[in-house]
Amino acid sequence: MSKGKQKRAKRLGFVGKKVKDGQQTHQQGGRKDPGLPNVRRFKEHAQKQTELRQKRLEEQQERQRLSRERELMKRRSLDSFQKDVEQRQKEFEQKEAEMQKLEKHVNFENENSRKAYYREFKKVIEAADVILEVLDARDPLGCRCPQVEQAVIQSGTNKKIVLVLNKIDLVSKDIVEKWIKYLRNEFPTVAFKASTQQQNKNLKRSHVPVTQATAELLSSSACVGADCLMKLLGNYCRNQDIKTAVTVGVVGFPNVGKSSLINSLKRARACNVGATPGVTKCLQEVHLDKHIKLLDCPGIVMATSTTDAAMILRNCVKIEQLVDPVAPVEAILRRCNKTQIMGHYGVPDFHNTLEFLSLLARRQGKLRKGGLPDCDKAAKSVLMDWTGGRISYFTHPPETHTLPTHVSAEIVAEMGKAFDWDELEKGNQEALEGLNSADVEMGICITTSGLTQGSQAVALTEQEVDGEAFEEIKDTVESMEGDEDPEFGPMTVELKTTKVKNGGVIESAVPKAVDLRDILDVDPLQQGQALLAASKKRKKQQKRADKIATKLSDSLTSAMNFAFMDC
Ligand SMILES: Nc1nc2c(ncn2[C@@H]2O[C@H](COP(=O)(O)OP(=O)(O)OP(=O)(O)O)[C@@H](O)[C@H]2O)c(=O)[nH]1
Repeated sequence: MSKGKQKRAKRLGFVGKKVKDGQQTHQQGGRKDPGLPNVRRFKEHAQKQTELRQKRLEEQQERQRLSRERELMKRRSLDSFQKDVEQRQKEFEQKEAEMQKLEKHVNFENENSRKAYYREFKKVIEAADVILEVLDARDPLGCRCPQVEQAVIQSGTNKKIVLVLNKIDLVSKDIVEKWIKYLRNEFPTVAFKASTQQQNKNLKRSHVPVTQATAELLSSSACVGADCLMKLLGNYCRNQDIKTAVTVGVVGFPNVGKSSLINSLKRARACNVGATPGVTKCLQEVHLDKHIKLLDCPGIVMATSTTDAAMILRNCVKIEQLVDPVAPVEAILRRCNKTQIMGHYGVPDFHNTLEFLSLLARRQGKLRKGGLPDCDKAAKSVLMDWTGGRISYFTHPPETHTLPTHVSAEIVAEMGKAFDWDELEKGNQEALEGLNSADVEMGICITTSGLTQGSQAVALTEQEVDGEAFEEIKDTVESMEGDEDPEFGPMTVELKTTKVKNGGVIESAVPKAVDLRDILDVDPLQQGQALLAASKKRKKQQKRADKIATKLSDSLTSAMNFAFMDC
């Protein structure tokens, strides 16, 4: 390179190349190679370029959006605009109304948690392919949630509703059958009894179908009906040709047994369970297997016409947090026979609820400062008896079926297509066969309607109750005939005083501590509590026996010591 050229190359920063020992080296005007150019500067440059490109893209998208909107506005008529506004207004009003319904009940969970539960419920509805609406077999219509069904129906025909009639162990077989017959006019219905076992793993699941389950099996803590439900879900996957996973949302009123159902299917304590409402607070995912994902949802109450008292009697409210526990007790007294209530609680005759509660409070020693009876505490103890099953109840299905306003015949047909009804019918039949209707709990049964069950209930109690009292019950029932319970419909209330099983009479008002041997005879709802009390009682007995043994051995030792001393 000539000198002039070299100078020019140097000025321009040109790096000369020279091959040396097979390696490529860089030389500039005979000086050492300066290495790679400044990387940071290049990076900054590249970053600036990307940002610029991004900005240009966003600008372009915004321009496109605006032009689309302009185009839409050109095509939009006043009519469609009005329709759109009306639709938005309707949606807003519906949302507001739902929120107001949640706020209506002063006795319920605080407003924020109710709204939070509602949000969780919405999430479950959105995510689920199949919605299991869990109903308490004692009062299926009372704990049905039309808003849930409406929300599912509105989201298109892709989502399906299945009704699960849980707690079938708390009602007789014929009542379960009648309810299944009634409810399947709308949606597929599965009879179920969730496991009430206390352990964390290996929850017992009986493979005996519901119809073949004996009364003993139903009164045990094992789950019944899981096979039928699993078959139904499997069937859905096959019918819909679902190769991947199906999401199943479990929704319903508080305390109906949603979490217990999930635990029973999973056969482990995946979700928290409790006898008080509001145990589940947020959405929880439980994977049954690689094909089925279950979503547990907090219980929500969106009653439309029912009173606070009715919702309390349906165990939707925490008794301890009740602001006014007297009104629901009044509702209970209206449904029970006075003589039997007096006998059950050991109180003299009374004229109104407050008098009854003050008598009861005195009897139970629930007194305020200055010796005044604490009626609120007494009322809460009566409510605990109701929700705990010591005063049990069950409702009867209406004699004729009418579709609710939010469900049409087309929807019923469309929803039903995804399931194998024959298989479901068979599963339910099998599960119900063994439910022994002869093993009826004896007590004071009052049926508030002209249905035949009323007279059956009275006939059963005739042997137990003395003539005069029986006549009074009969009068009460007769006076109630044709007079449906306005909040529950036709309903039977039982005050459990005695229970006849295998010919023998067993005390049924749950004793504080039964023997471990007798746990199976205890009301299933009370079994967990009774088990605890029984094991406490056994420990106490063991302690007492140990104490006596120690005393005996001490006195023997001292007696022997005396004998030695005498020698
Ligand atoms: N006898 C009987 N008791 C049941 C059955 N299923 C659930 N239970 C009991 O009902 C109570 C409520 O059960 P949960 O599973 O906590 O009810 P939940 O619907 O999840 O309640 P929230 O979390 O309040 O919404 C518990 O004491 C259960 O042991 C059943 O089939 N039979």
